Amino acid sequence: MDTGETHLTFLGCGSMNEAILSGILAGGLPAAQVTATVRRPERAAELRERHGITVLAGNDDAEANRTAVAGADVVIIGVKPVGVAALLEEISPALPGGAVVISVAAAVSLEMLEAGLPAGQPVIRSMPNTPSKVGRGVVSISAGTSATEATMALAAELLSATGRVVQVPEDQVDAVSAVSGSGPAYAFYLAEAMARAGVELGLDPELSTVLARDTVAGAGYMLAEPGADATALRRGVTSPNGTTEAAIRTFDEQDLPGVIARGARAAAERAAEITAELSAKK
Ligand SMILES: NC(=O)C1=CN([C@@H]2O[C@H](COP(=O)(O)OP(=O)(O)OC[C@H]3O[C@@H](n4cnc5c(N)ncnc54)[C@H](O)[C@@H]3O)[C@@H](O)[C@H]2O)C=CC1
Ligand SMILES: O=C(O)[C@@H]1CCC=N1
Repeated sequence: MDTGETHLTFLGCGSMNEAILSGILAGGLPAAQVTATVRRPERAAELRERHGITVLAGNDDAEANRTAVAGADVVIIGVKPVGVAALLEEISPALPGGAVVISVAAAVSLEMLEAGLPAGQPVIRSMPNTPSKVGRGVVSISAGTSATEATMALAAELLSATGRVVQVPEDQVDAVSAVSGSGPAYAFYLAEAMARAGVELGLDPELSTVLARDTVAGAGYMLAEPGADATALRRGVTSPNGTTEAAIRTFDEQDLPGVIARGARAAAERAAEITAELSAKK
């Protein structure tokens, strides 16, 4: 599948869609083939300046969104879950029949997406993460009823510029979201906590922040090497009866793995709750 001629439109371009956009442009898709819509003119100017793409903004979002989808082959929806239904209604009259609609919105089901679009529109539900910005994302894709193998191949090829692409059944998306969608925040949270721990141990706050940040980033680099295994890498740091062992023993005694599992469960449950809230609104 050749994505060379693909015209791509981002509807809503905040933190997640800009990360995807950055990855895809770095992967070589010409900026001239990319359009985005945003609400605020200042944000539009910032995106034009940073990426050289066409950005439509204005008080009348509906018009901007309809104009932006008119010539699109692929449309990536990146507004908050609560805004998706209204957006679908706005764009439906202007959407080319063959355009592939990819939604990255958490908790918005394929059923909801398909119900808001013309019958037969190829639709994909996706769960990306922000490391897409540097080509190190993980993104899941799940096929709607009219998404063919060719549709999925096109989406996979486009998104592969942002990192790893995995195809999952839709009933796993909330779990994917709890691990990799939200996961970068867990890693940043770890870096924040490590920095605070260093300060408690007497380090200068600036130094402690640098140590924590570079350590989490360095560990991430090691994990990104082919065949890397987190357990083996951890063991490589943990000398028998040494300092790391003392730390890990404390983490285990405090059931840190259980805390992380409960956090991930809360994320997945919140996704299901949002899905129910959105369905109740219809
Ligand atoms: N931030 C993340 O790490 C991830 C976010 N997501 C999903 O991505 C979506 C966006 O999240 P964020 O980027 O974090 O939010 P955000 O608030 O940074 O971005 C949303 C953008 O859409 C714009 N917008 C809203 N309604 C619009 C409309 N009708 N027309 C044009 N633009 C409109 C907003 O002005 C804003 O710039 C959400 O549905 C979220 O569930 C999914 C995976 C990870
Ligand atoms: O926090 C959220 O709802 C979104 C979905 C996954 C990451 N961010």
